[in-house]
Amino acid sequence: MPSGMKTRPKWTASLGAHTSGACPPRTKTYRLPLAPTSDGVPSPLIRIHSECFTGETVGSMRCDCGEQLDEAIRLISQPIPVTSLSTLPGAPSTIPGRGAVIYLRQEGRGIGLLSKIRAYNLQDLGHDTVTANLMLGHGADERGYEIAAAILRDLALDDGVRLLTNNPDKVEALQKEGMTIVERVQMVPRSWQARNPNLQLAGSARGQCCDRGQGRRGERGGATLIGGNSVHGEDLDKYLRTKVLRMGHMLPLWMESPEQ
Ligand SMILES: Nc1nc2c(ncn2[C@@H]2O[C@H](COP(=O)(O)OP(=O)(O)OP(=O)(O)O)[C@@H](O)[C@H]2O)c(=O)[nH]1
Repeated sequence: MPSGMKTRPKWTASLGAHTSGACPPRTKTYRLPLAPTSDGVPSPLIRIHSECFTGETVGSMRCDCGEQLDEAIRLISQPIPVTSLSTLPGAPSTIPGRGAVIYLRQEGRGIGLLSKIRAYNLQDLGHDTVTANLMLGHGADERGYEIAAAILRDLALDDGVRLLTNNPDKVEALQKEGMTIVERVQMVPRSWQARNPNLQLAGSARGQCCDRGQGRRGERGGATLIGGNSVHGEDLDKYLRTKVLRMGHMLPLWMESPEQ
């Protein structure tokens, strides 16, 4: 149920912050002030993001969580070209980006920060991110998406969204909750984009302006400590590889190809 709505000074991506808790039954729906839908306007772009203190706040190079949050905010705020608007002389050819980041307090894929740090110790001994969780008596991923679905319903965003994710479980869980996902938009890690420019950039699939005009080493603005930069290194590659090979994440493992 919506417990509060704060308006903020104009910021890159947000017209408002909406706080929610899991206290059904919901009594009212807060409709996000999105640009009106018209012909050719893509469905809202949604990122459902789980908390990662290490990746977002202290700039860890072990995972891509920080850059994913920044990238999601950037993509959602990109202006959308709308050809149907530009028939009149002087009419704008774009509308503001439309979408939302739903931030879930599910640190460490739901096992909490302390257990995640213990899992990192096991990863330092050579275990991958899945095995480390299992060795600690946890599931590989203990998250749920009921609250995310409730928030999307509260925001009247359950009826056709584009979801920014590589995670098939997230897609499936939201569909089970009754969400209509019209498109999955993949998020290619920035370091992979930099090393293989042929990989499709996130958000470039349809209806989204994708500025490739970043600075050196893929730098862009951002809200997290990673913000203007990309995560890179052996730890990250191992982590992403495990996500693809053991968790079914839908990312091309380009470095596996013989030409690379
Ligand atoms: N247990 C554990 N959790 C991790 C590790 N690295 C990152 N995380 C957590 O993994 C979660 C990442 O969640 P999301 O950003 O929603 O991403 P995802 O489910 O991997 O899938 P995408 O939507 O494709 O990004 C966060 O809660 C992080 O804290 C790790 O090595 N071990």
